[in-house]
Amino acid sequence: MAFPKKKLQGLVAATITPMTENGEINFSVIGQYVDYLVKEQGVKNIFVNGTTGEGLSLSVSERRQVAEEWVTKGKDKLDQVIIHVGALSLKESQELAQHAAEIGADGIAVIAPFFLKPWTKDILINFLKEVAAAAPALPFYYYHIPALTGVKIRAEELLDGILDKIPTFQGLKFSDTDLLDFGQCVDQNRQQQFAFLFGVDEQLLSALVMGATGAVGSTYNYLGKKTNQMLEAFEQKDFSLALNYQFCIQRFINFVVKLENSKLKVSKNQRTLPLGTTNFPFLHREDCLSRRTLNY
Ligand SMILES: CC(=O)N[C@@H]([C@@H](O)[C@H](O)[C@H](O)CO)[C@@H](O)CC(=O)C(=O)O
Repeated sequence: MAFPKKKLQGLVAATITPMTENGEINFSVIGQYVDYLVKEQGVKNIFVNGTTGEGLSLSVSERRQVAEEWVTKGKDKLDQVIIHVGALSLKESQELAQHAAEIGADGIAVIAPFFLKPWTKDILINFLKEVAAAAPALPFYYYHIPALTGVKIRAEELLDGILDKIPTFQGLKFSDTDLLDFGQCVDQNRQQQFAFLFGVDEQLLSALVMGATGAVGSTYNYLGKKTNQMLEAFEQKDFSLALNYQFCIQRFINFVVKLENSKLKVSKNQRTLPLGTTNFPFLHREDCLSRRTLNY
């Protein structure tokens, strides 16, 4: 087995899938996007085809191409490229997992199937296990996002004994505000080297206190630098400074979530990265602000 490789930690940008105005994927900007993340935001890990990347609104063929382009363009520039391969169909998910391994991705992540839902932990674990087995040399992350999947099985419960079922399990991407569940995941798995990646950017500081080892989110595309400053202050135990950064980030997110999509405007900075319009169906407002054009 090629891993465990370097533990996934720090910030992971959930990438936006660039689109042309007519809804085709704009592969041509991905190289520029990689440079922008590394140089302007100090972010060297990415999470591709997730919620922000609208992975579940893309065809399997598009998902494969997007994954491939990010891996190719990120080579020798990014630390880790994690591909989200979750799908309603187990076979599609396995195909994407296998493909991620073939192209040299650094890990795969999977959400719970969300139409015909697993109603027990064992059913969910069995689904995840089958996907993980399709890429046995790749680190596997469970992507917990109950508000969107509707699958409310607690992550803490899921993690109990997970290595017996999924030996490639490396960590949890936790996109929920239940800090009891998150804290218990950390507390009950202290002897493991799991990555605990928090996914609610506006509450990251609370999750750091609870033991988060990193974070995956949409805002690290444009607030990566600021959030890295918060991580640094936290590391230095300057909690008051860290809180100031978190409040600053919250003010921005709070402002954006209050905006109506139709009124969104991008900032006046001169250098931009064109990302086009969103795919259908439409995503979150804060991501819409950032995706039209990443300004820096
Ligand atoms: C529901 C949702 O999209 N949550 C975002 C957050 O980054 C979110 O945009 C941020 O906290 C602002 O609310 C991430 O957890 C999603 C994510 O990591 C992904 O795109 O895969």
